[in-house]
Amino acid sequence: MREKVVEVRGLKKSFGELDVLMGVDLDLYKGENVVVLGKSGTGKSVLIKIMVGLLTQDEGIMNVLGKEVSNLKANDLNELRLKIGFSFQASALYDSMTVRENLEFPLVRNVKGLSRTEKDKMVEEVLEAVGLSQTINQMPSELSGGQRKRIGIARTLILKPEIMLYDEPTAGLDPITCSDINNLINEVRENYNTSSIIITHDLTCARETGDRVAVLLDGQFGAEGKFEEVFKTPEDQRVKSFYDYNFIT
Ligand SMILES: Nc1ncnc2c1ncn2[C@@H]1O[C@H](COP(=O)(O)OP(=O)(O)OP(=O)(O)O)[C@@H](O)[C@H]1O
Repeated sequence: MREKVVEVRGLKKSFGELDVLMGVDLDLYKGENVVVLGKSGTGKSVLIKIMVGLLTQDEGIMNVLGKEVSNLKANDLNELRLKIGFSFQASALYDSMTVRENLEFPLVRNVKGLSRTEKDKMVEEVLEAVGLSQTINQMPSELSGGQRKRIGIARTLILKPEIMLYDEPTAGLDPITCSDINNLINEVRENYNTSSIIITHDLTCARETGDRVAVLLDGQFGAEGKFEEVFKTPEDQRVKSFYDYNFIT
């Protein structure tokens, strides 16, 4: 039987009067890429924030790698977070640090007792994985948007996460660079044996990277399945309009 790494059941979250998640169910299996699609403000980021314990649900289950996140004490939550690579929307590199220093940063913070040689080896390995070995001594300001995204992904990979969360990985990139990032997401899955949740509005990204896609509509997943199944003849008008209003290359 396939191993489940994330199980979400009946998840609800409101902010005051605003009901954002209203009974969300989702499974992520080992080695799988699941894409979460949805209009702006539908609660995609809230969902992954609950997954990493940055927010707590009002009701329901958020089980990650066999643990209910909302029950974890600070130490256990930190341990869980180390197994989750969270690639933020803005890739958030430190501008005053070189690429090497940016990549070393998670190691310095989280792994004790590594020698200089070990750190160098780990940095070189992730840089090679994202195809940017030559940038090791550059500053983030000298890199293109696509390169910065790749370095952001490398920085999450350095701790060898079991789960990758990609928040809008292709936002603000031209179509060719988007396609490179989509390929990288698939390569990361192959080479690092990760399971991934990819949050995006980008239907090309969803089609290229998703084993399954799930469309968040009015607080619940309104459609879920393989990309073609979900979008070929959508019964739900909201799914159809999401497709019609999003450009696909
Ligand atoms: N900490 C918070 N306090 C109050 N409201 C919040 C908080 N976090 C999110 N929200 C609200 O929840 C809703 C969903 O936000 P969220 O960031 O998850 O949307 P999203 O689907 O990720 O959108 P986008 O695609 O634009 O990133 C929004 O209306 C947002 O204002």
